[in-house]
Order: sequence, then structure tokens, then C-alpha cells
Amino acid sequence: MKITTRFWVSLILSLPMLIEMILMPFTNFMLPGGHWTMVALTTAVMLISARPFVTSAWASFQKHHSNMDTLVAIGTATAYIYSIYAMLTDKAVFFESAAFVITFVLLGQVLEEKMRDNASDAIEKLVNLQAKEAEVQRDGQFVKIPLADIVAGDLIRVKPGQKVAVDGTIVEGTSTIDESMVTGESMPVSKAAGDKVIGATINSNGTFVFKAEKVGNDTMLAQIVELVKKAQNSHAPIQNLTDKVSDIFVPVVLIIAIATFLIWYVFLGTSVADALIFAVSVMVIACPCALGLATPTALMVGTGRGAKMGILIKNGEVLEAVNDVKTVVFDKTGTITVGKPAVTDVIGDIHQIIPVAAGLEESSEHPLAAAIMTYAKAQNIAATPVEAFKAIEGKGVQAQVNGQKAFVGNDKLLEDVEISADLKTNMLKLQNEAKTVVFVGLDNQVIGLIAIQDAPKATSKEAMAALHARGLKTVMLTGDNQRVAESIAKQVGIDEVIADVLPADKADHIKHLQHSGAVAFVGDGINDAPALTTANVGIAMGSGTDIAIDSGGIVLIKNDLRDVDTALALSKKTFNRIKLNLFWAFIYNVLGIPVAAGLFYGLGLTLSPEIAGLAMAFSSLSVVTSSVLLGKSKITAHTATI
Ligand SMILES: Nc1ncnc2c1ncn2[C@@H]1O[C@H](COP(=O)(O)OP(=O)(O)OP(=O)(O)O)[C@@H](O)[C@H]1O
Ligand SMILES: [Cu+]
Repeated sequence: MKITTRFWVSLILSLPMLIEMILMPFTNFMLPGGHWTMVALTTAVMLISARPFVTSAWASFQKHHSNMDTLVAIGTATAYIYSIYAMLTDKAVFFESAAFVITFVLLGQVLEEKMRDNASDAIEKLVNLQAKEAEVQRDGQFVKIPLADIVAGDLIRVKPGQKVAVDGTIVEGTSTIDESMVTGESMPVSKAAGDKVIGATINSNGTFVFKAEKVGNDTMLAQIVELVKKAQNSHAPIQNLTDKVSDIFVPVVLIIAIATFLIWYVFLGTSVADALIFAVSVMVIACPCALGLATPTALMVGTGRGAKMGILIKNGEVLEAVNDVKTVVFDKTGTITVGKPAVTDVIGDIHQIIPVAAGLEESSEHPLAAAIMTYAKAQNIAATPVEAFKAIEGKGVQAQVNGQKAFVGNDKLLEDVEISADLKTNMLKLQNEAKTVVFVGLDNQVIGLIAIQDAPKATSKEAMAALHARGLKTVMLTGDNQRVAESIAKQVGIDEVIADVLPADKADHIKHLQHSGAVAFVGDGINDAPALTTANVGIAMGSGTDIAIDSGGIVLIKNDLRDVDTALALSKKTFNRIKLNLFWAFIYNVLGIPVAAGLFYGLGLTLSPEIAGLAMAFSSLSVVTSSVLLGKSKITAHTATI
């Protein structure tokens, strides 16, 4: 039976008793049938609405554990069973307490379920973003087919206003696309042939045809949904504390309840019924259900909110780690810079240098290689064929050209090859202009230099300023040359530069930086996996449609560094909300127990079981509300506009 049904049953059955209780002082009103009616109503509540509490309490008792249901079950069962005994022996009864407590506990759970449903909407909204159908080319014609029938390789036509069905690459046409629903990027993005499109985004003005590449569970949207689901169900380490606490807490409460009963009955001489009422109140008010809600609800709202902004926080552990971060380390290429380097200068004889360089770079995957290939094509210079190609990580590439050893790369590749004073001057000048300089060598001689520039992203400077305002230190970690790195660092305002680092050594540098506090590393996830996992918080920039799912605890879907600050702020805020929730949940138990035990009886301050039940419902509710409010609060200056 659903909680809601159990709640309504319980409420309807309790209502007559509630009316009697309210009217009694004024009118002498009694339910027809007197105690017998009460027994019947309460028994029905216990059997129908309270049964799951008892079953759950019993199940955990058998495993030598206790949970919050234990307290509700024992508390109400005590009231119920004692009252039956009391009725048979003509003593004061309090059946209605049991029924009321059950009603109120269920009320809390019903409201809580409603709020949770609202909060977990994030996922449903994401799933609903998907297109339902698409115009796919079949036998030379474009026909409408359902989303599920699209396969990779299909050609899909998208008209103005239509949704892009799956992930792929445009083959024909141009348009601007609103990608905000997936990436959080509010500005529409213009696209042309060769550009990637993302499923679930909305085409605005043009018509284009794209080739489906990722369908079904492989699409970016599907991966985001998967990530958010996992995050929402993950545990924050702080939760372990709560679990441990409630494991010890419940038995302690039972002992306090027994002590309460004994003190009132044996030492203070009250009736059994009064002493029992105190004990039952203790059990009900102490029920730690608000405690159990503190973490999951905040986690759900925080991660859901992040997803909407294109910030995927993978689990609760990340939230906690973010709190201690002192230093934020950035990879340079593709992270601080746009990642689309272009050749700006060639020093030497272009027609001698570029064929060799292009021949070597043809087989390389490096962004610098792409820059050189693009340049060669633009200059209409053909690549010389090479043999025995070899990429040397962090240094460059080498191969045989016409039987001679050739290379393109940085000074680490030069070994005993000398360079002229003239080239050196040129090199220094270019590097100071933030241009990466690579040497082109042939037959133990440097035949020229190629300068390649990769501009910082427009938002990088603002991003650094935001982190500094947060009191964090920023560091650039790059395989590029010191001078180049420094001049880019100056442009964007980074505190420290660690340059000339081989890819394999990046993780070691992170470890070193960790001596002065926790470190967050921001990288594009391509060759940064070790650094991302070594850092206390790994932040992967999602490049294009490939989300670096495995590396990094936070994934930024937009390529905007300002999201680092937003991600840190959101994580911090979520974590603080968890702490606040835990505090409120705890304080209510801690303050409630002495009152319920009758400690302030002398001052006229007591807590009947039903009021305790109501208080518990509201405590749970206040925790859930506090979490929901997290979804509405302001995160950072630049998210205010979102
Ligand atoms: N394919 C290549 N062609 C030319 N030079 C290369 C190539 N691969 C590496 N290099 C040289 O090695 C250096 C370090 O490369 P690495 O890939 O480690 O870092 P990066 O891409 O320059 O910067 P980051 O570490 O910020 O990503 C480059 O700056 C370049 O001088
Ligand atoms: Cu509770």
C-alpha cells in the first residue's frame, strides 16, 4: 500500500477521536460506543497504516540493528497494547495517541515524498528534452521515424525550430542552435558543416543535414542523465556519520525511554499511564527521520541544479572535498586557451620547412600538429612522405625523411643539435609573445622555427578573478615552454606557472602542491587523467560531445572556465546545506528529548506523544524545505543571470 493511502486511512480513522478530544472539554461529547469504538479505530490504524513500521523495525531488529521505524513501532505499540490492558482493567487509556502519532508520521512522509518528487524533477526534465522523432534519409528520401529507430550513420535533416535528435556532425547547411538545455550555454551557437551538434538542442533558423554519430544511451544527454542519477543516489561521507549515529542513537533512546518510565513511575509515583506517556513521547520525538533526510535531499537538489547549468557533480564525496580546496591548478591547452592553435610565424624557408613539418605531423594527434597541417593546406604546400614515425610525449615527433632523421618539437628534442644565435633571438621574441615555438630539424640541423598561437578563452581572465576573490591560489601546469606559459598567465592573471612538465609528471606536481592544502585540477581530460584523479577534486572540461566521464569528479559541459567558480560555489553551498540540515535535525532531537521526558514538567512544559509526532513531521519537512530552497538560492555573481 502506498504511503499516501496509508496516510489517508490513518487520518480518516483518527478523525473521530480527534474531534472527541477537541470537543470533550466543552461539551462532554463522547463517541458512540466509548472505548470500544476507540479500540476498533486504533486497531485498524495499527493494522493497516502502522504495519510497515513494525515490519521494518522487526526486520532490522533481527539483523541486530535499529532504525527510526524501531522507535515509531515500539512507541505506538506500547501506547496501544498498554491501553488495551488498561481498558480491560478499567484504568486510563490513551489509544488515540498511537493513532495520532502514526497519522502525523505519515503526514511528514507524504509531504516529504511530494517535495522529493519535485526535487528529482531535474532528471525527468532532462529526459523529456529528447526529440520524439526525426527526418532521416532512407532510400534517398527524408522520412519521419521515431527516435529509437535512428542508427549511427543515418543522415538527419533538421528544419528551423526542430529539435536535433541525436549527437552528430553537420554535413550540409548552416544554422544557429540553442544548446542551453544541455550545456547551460545561454547564447545560441552558430554551426556549419563539420561542426558537432548535440541531441535535444533546438535548431533556430537554418536547415541542415547531419550525420548521426551517437544514438541511444551513447548520446551526451543520456550520459548526463546517467551521471545525475548516480550522483543523486550517491552517499556523501558525512552520511556515514548519520548512519552510525542512528545505529547508536536508537538503542540509547530506548534506554532513556525506559529510564523515563521508571523514574516517573517508581520514584515520582505517577500512574503507569502517565509514566508511559512520557516514555512514548521520548521515543516519538527522538525518531531520527529528519536526520536521514538531511543529506540525500540536499544532494538531489544540488546536483540537479548543477545539471541545469551544465555542471555535473558526480557524487557526494566531491562536495565534501571541494570544501578544503586551497589551490586550483589548470592545464593550459584547451582549458585556459581555446585549444585551437594556429601557426602565426615561420622562421626560415617555408618551402623547405613546411613539407617536412607537415609530413611528420600528419600522423600526430597533437593540437599543434593540427595547426601545422591547417597551415600547410592553406599555403598549398604538400607534405613530404615520412617513415618510421614516432611521437615522443611532451617533446614532439620524429621520423625518417628520405633516409634522414627529421623532427618537429621543442628544445628537449634537440639533444646535441645546435641552433644559431639568430634563431634563438627569434625564438625568445616569439615566446614572449605567448607563441609556442617548435623546431623543425632535418639531418642533425635545425632548418627553421614554427610559431603557433593559441589564444586564451575570452572568459578565462574573469574566471581567475572570481577564484582569487574566493581566496584561492591559481596555478598553470603545462608542457609548454616557461616563457610562453608565463606570458599567457599574465594575460589571464594566474598566480603561478609550472611549465616544461612532461605529461607523466603532471600528477607528481599535483602531489607536491598538495603539501599546502587540497588541490583542484582542471583539465580537458585528454591526457590529464592521472592529474585529474590525483587531485582532491578533478574538474574535467567536457570538450564537444565527449564527456570525460571517468576522470574527474566534476564535469563542466560548457567550455567556460567561469564554471569552475560556479561549480566550487555550488558544491560548497550544497555541502553547507547538508551540514545545516544535520544541525537542525539533531538539535530538534537533542532539545526535544528532555522536554518529552518531562524534565520541565515543573515549568508546565511537556510534550504529549501526538504533539511529538507532529513536531517530528515538521522537522522532516523543514529539512526537505531547506534543501528545496537550495535550488532557488543565488550561487555566484555570474550565475545570477541564468
Ligand atoms: N606533435 C607535436 N609537434 C610539435 N611539438 C610537439 C608535439 N607534441 C608535443 N610537442 C612539444 O612538446 C610540448 C609539450 O607538449 P604537451 O602535449 O605535453 O603539452 P601542451 O599541449 O603544449 O600543453 P598542455 O600541457 O597545457 O596541454 C609542446 O609545447 C611542444 O613544444
Ligand atoms: Cu521520525
